[in-house]
Amino acid sequence: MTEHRLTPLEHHDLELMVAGVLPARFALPESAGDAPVASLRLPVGYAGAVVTLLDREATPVAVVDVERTATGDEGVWVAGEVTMLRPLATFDFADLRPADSAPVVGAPTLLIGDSASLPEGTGPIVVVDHGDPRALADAVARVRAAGREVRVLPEPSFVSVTGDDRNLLIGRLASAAFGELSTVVVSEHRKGDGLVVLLTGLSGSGKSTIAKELAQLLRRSTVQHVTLLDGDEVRAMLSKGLGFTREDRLLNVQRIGWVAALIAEHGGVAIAAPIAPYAEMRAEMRERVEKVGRFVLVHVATPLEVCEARDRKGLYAKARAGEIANFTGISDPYDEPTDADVVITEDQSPHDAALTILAALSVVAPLPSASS
Ligand SMILES: Nc1ncnc2c1ncn2[C@@H]1O[C@H](COP(=O)(O)OS(=O)(=O)O)[C@@H](OP(=O)(O)O)[C@H]1O
Ligand SMILES: Nc1ncnc2c1ncn2[C@@H]1O[C@H](COP(=O)(O)OP(=O)(O)O)[C@@H](O)[C@H]1O
Repeated sequence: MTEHRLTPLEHHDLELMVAGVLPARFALPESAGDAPVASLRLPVGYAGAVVTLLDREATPVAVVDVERTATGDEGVWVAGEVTMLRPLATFDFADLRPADSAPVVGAPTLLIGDSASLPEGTGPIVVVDHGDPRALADAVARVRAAGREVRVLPEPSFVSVTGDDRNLLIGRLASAAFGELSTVVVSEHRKGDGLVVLLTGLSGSGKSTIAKELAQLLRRSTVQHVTLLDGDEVRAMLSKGLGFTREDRLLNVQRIGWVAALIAEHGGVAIAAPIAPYAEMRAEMRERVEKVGRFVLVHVATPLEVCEARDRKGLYAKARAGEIANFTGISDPYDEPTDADVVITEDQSPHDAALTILAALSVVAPLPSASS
């Protein structure tokens, strides 16, 4: 028996099936035809006649009796009937969602994306749950504040459908759930207020000291939760066992980026201060974070001679003596950033450096202030 942990949008597919908005089966994408039918793609290697679907808490919620499969580069599509095993765990705004909401009066307007301004009129508005609870709560609050009726449509996964086709499908589901729509308004998906600050620089450049100062200043100036991903803690916990080869460093910084992006996705501020010596790993982190929030790269540009003169941990001396291999700046490369949002020079005290970063943030990534 094969088990599959549902993503938030796949969980929405089941919710739509329970509500009768989608048929209770998965179809292969190419044979789905015109009527909206959910598709399910599992990682390569999945096989078996029955797939058990697990929710976020790993509780089995449904089974798929697999009738057909199609294997592609990115995974295995499975088609078959879906049987629910138990009610799905409670969703946010349960009374506004297709299975349980009261019928709407009048033709609703569907809002895809999360535009700051509502469409004109007085009619009901259907907002889409994109899987981000905070964004959904904001969208519902905005509609209610305008005195309009609101309903929530869970966004289906429809992995293989993108762009206008996807919006068309979502529109059809909204009509099936809440009645014929009067309009569909599509706006850019607005990213949240989450932020990641990555301080990069040589060992001994001052990254950790400045990161701590910055965390303190930010905690006083924003209502957002501020998390400092301390370098030593990361190496002791998240990246325990990793060394300093190229592969290990890539994995280390990838893990930091993954955690930091999660924090940003949930509206928090993450500050991380690994050496992050390769341009490629910093670019990957920026790309990952910018899908969900803002990213600010700070180069702590203390020159090698200064770091080496500080040599608080005696590591440079050991690296020069050949006792430590692959030491950044000595026997391993440090790619000077060409895309830093802020550059800190060695003549700045840690406090001044933190103030410089704070000032830059107020321009490139303003945060909700503690007083507002
Ligand atoms: N070979 C080698 N090269 C560089 N640094 C080394 C090495 N071996 C151990 N150390 C110590 O580990 C700290 C750097 O770890 P990071 O996680 O920041 O590095 S990386 O981003 O994965 O490249 C770094 O700490 P900081 O001085 O705080 O930067 C060093 O003390
Ligand atoms: N702006 C600065 N001026 C002088 N010394 C500093 C400055 N920033 C950090 N230091 C000192 O340099 C040493 C290394 O700083 P640290 O923050 O641990 O660097 P990193 O995290 O980049 O390895 C510490 O002893 C720290 O007190």
